[in-house]
Amino acid sequence: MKKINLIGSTGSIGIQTLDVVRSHPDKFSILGLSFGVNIKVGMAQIEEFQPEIISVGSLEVCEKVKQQITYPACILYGDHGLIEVATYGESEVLVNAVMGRIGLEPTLKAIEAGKDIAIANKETLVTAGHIVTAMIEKHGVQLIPIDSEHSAIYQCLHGNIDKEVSKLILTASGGSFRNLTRSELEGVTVNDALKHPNWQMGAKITIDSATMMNKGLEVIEAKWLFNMSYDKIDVILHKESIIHSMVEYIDGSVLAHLGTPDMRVPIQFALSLPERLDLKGGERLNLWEVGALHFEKMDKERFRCLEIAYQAGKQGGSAPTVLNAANEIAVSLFLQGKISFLDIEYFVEKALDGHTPSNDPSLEEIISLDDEIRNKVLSYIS
Ligand SMILES: NC(=O)C1=CN([C@@H]2O[C@H](COP(=O)(O)OP(=O)(O)OC[C@H]3O[C@@H](n4cnc5c(N)ncnc54)[C@H](OP(=O)(O)O)[C@@H]3O)[C@@H](O)[C@H]2O)C=CC1
Ligand SMILES: CC(=O)[C@@H](O)[C@H](O)COP(=O)(O)O
Ligand SMILES: [Mn+2]
Repeated sequence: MKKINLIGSTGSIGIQTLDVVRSHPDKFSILGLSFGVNIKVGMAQIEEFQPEIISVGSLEVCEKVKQQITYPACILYGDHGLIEVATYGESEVLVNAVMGRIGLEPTLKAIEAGKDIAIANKETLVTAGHIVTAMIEKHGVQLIPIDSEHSAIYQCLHGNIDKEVSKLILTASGGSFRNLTRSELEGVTVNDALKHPNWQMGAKITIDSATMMNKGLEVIEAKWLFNMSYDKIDVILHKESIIHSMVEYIDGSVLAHLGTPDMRVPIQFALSLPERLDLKGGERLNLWEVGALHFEKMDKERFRCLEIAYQAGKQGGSAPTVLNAANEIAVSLFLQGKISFLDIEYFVEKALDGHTPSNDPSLEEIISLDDEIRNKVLSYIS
């Protein structure tokens, strides 16, 4: 029985993680659980999975959980509670399914506590990939991708990157506005941006997908997960999201991972590996029904955020921290209707232009820079 600590349980990845746990009660159990404010979904999860430790986003939500819970458990809140859940007890693995930089410290503490990390939360790797990977090495635990592209690559690599790999090829759907020109992007709405063609995901990643920043973040995520240089990480447009990513080897062979767009597959793989388990209730890929798969060269002028992310990644040091913090705030402002869609990339670029990257930033420097950039981007609209 693998015991799991899960942070971000009420989100898209969190709910699907619990689906996987529910469908294999003989294989997995939930020891620690954390969510932000969604008390309705969170309470149902608590009662069903009965975790020993729970943490929520605020004191107010914490009080409500204490009133409603029907069994004895440790109930905490805030940043401290999130870390307590991430590091708790005899669990073997932390599933990091929170959105954003908030996932960084719990991940580092869980690594220190000897947990393997199944990571969906790409912002953690973008903002501090050098620190996370150094800690993983130091503590001898595993870092297993959940993000569909990275799980695909991991599976094509059989867990090992070696000198025979010549290229990683990430696929991108193109997002909600893939058929629009840049000038047509000017009047787009939040509602339209939230309509991803292939995946049901949380709001922030759906907007990232529409700006193509998601793929930019994923390029940086791939660099850290697979220790690959940026010139060996490519992105290709593939509108069906059936090929989740590919690995090219030096002899020209290309291995691809295919499947229906269902995040339970990479989540379950990350939790069960090296074993593969039956996916209960999952639709099987029927290529005869799909008919044709399409590919296009990526246009980095049209999808400017991808180019911005490549540049920040190549600059390295503190630049990806700035990229991520600026993007998190810009997307949140867009979702609140305070800025336009194209302002997202404009704000991110402006934050990067005004920053002189420092090499090898420490955790303290990253946290302080992250705060500084968030405030700076907020000041662009005041
Ligand atoms: N969704 C997907 O298919 C994919 C997602 N990812 C990545 O996975 C991560 C999660 O994405 P997704 O599931 O879509 O995001 P969601 O927005 O759906 O979920 C975010 C989760 O984080 C929780 N959360 C927010 N603040 C806190 C807090 N202070 N303490 C504890 N929990 C908190 C939320 O709780 P609450 O809602 O209760 O406030 C929610 O459970 C992102 O990094 C994303 O890029 C990667 C690949 C695919
Ligand atoms: C499911 C998943 O991994 C997302 O990151 C997905 O890839 C988003 O789709 P695009 O970024 O390709 O539009
Ligand atoms: Mn992805």
